[in-house]
Amino acid sequence: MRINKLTLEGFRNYRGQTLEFDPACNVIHGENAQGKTNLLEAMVYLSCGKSPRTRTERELISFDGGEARIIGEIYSREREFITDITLRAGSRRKMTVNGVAAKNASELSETLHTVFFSPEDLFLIREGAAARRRFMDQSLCQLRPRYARALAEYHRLYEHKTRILRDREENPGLLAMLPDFNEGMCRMGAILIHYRAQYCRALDAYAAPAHGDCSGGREKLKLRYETVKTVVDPFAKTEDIAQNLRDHQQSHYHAELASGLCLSGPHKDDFLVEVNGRSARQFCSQGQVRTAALCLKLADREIHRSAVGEYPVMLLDDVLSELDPKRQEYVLNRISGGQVFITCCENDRLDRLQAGRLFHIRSGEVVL
Ligand SMILES: Nc1ncnc2c1ncn2[C@@H]1O[C@H](COP(=O)(O)OP(=O)(O)OP(=O)(O)O)[C@@H](O)[C@H]1O
Repeated sequence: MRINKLTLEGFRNYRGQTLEFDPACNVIHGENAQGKTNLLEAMVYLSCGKSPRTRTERELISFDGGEARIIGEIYSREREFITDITLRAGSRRKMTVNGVAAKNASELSETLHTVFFSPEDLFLIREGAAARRRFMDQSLCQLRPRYARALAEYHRLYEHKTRILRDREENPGLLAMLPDFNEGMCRMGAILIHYRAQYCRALDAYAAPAHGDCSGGREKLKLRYETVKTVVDPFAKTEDIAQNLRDHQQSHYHAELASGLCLSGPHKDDFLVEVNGRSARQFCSQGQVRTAALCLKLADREIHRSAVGEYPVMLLDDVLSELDPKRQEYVLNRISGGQVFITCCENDRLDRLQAGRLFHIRSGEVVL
């Protein structure tokens, strides 16, 4: 899939601009605060009706206007689509695909998928497990509706169980409900573990060669899924995993009552990222962290392609800084197979670009 053309009107600092893109590589460069990330943000919005930067639609509408419009001409599933989104201050947004009203944002995803890398994604390597769980969940929810349902149900049960554990001293009768919530969490948790184990295996299989290539063969990336200790085989049948989770629940029963916290379950899952056998979180340099985070996103893109049959559009925001010339060359020229957008500040690196289109952005406009 690809975005052939994008029109922005009154979107952030874009008054009115139409851009036509290369089917493979597009590099957007300019000084700080000119609108490079805004452009990628509009593309993410076209694909899922959400901004990766804000939950407030008003922020997307130009400071001095009351309406923003994003129109994308998209090629996917061997067809042309026009997605047209209008955001209005103080009223509901309007979204159409080929002139037909889209009832919700998920209809936009049927036409366009994007994988977005931003500097915040360095948290994937640097921060605690929550960032990596969010990454797995976001990707799996898009790809597997059964996973999305199980995750929503697991969260619901988790919230209830947390309230039971918290309020049980004032209201001891609540404890009678605990076994039902525990059982539900084991069954839903087993589904989450089943999908996450497979996702991490695929992530590792795709990310490791990308990392090897990008680092010129000097570094070896390894990803390892980590879940509840009693789960001996996360690839086993979900009934077996659920039994392993029950065992863990039981052994933590008293500790959960004493602490008032849910201590057992895949809400604490993680995947370890190692480079050359050492924890990336603790030992990687800035450039290595950026390379590892980028390769996770590239692997996610491959997983989407094998599930959907087409590459999603890859959006790389400010990925080149802190990379050495060889790694920059990899990003600019060797991410093959789908459409890629890369933003960067300095244009001196761009002599390494072998093919594709360059866009110079200044104050929300393309300048020649
Ligand atoms: N709603 C809005 N209306 C008008 N301008 C806006 C709006 N929201 C943000 N801006 C402006 O957009 C600019 C930031 O654009 P963007 O984040 O795309 O920068 P960038 O080119 O990616 O910069 P950097 O290289 O620093 O990351 C800022 O000048 C900001 O004031």
